Amino acid sequence: MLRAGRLLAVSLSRLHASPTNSSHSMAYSAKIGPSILSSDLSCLGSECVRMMECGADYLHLDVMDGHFVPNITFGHPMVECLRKTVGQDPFFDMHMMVSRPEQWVKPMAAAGASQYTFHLEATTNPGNLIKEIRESAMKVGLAIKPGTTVEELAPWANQIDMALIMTVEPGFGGQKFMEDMMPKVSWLRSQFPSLDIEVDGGVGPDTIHKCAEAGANMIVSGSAVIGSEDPRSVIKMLRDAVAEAIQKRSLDR
Ligand SMILES: O=C(CO)[C@H](O)[C@H](O)COP(=O)(O)O
Repeated sequence: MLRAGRLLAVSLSRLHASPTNSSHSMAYSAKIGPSILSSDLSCLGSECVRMMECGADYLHLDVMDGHFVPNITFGHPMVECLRKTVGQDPFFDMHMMVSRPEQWVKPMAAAGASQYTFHLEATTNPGNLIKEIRESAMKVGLAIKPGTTVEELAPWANQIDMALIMTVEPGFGGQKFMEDMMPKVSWLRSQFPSLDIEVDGGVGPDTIHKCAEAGANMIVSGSAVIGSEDPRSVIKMLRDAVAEAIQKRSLDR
């Protein structure tokens, strides 16, 4: 009973927790989440700790099932181990590149996920899935692949915490950034001014300004951060670029 109470308290605290941030000028703020896909997967726990120590606002954890995408990574047992290693504080943004996202909601919540980001292309009933995720005390993220229009995501935007605009075909790290996805971000920002908008794929110091100007505020970066000799500086550079764009947008309003 005591354990059940503690689990509920932890779950509720995660529901209300957000990735840490430093800007309060708008409803949304700049947050950088390294994608650990590019790290040495045999040292995932220490890599997650290292990223948080380097100033990451949250951790973006890529779950791939070898079916929705042509690659396999890990599932909820690994997330449970990572949660024990990094402690309760870090925000785990689970990017569920899986064919049956309904199947993993409860296991991921029990393992310590903070946000469950599923793909619109992977479900026929987004509304029901959003409800299940909320009932499991996680935040809700909704992702679209490059071939999916932002208008298809829009009907759900008021029910979610975060929209993820993929800037590569999901499946692998280290791909080229698709700049032609930026109109999706700009349109979403214009329609949903306080929504968290995340970009993922090929984002680093060379491409961050496009994302920031378009209105993205949650930045996933894998190879550019993890492959860098100085991840702390890269994380700071990315966050500063986004914070500056947010400030500029608030002055222009
Ligand atoms: O979801 C992903 C791939 O499906 C990864 O998060 C993404 O590609 C990040 O890696 P990089 O920054 O190296 O492109």
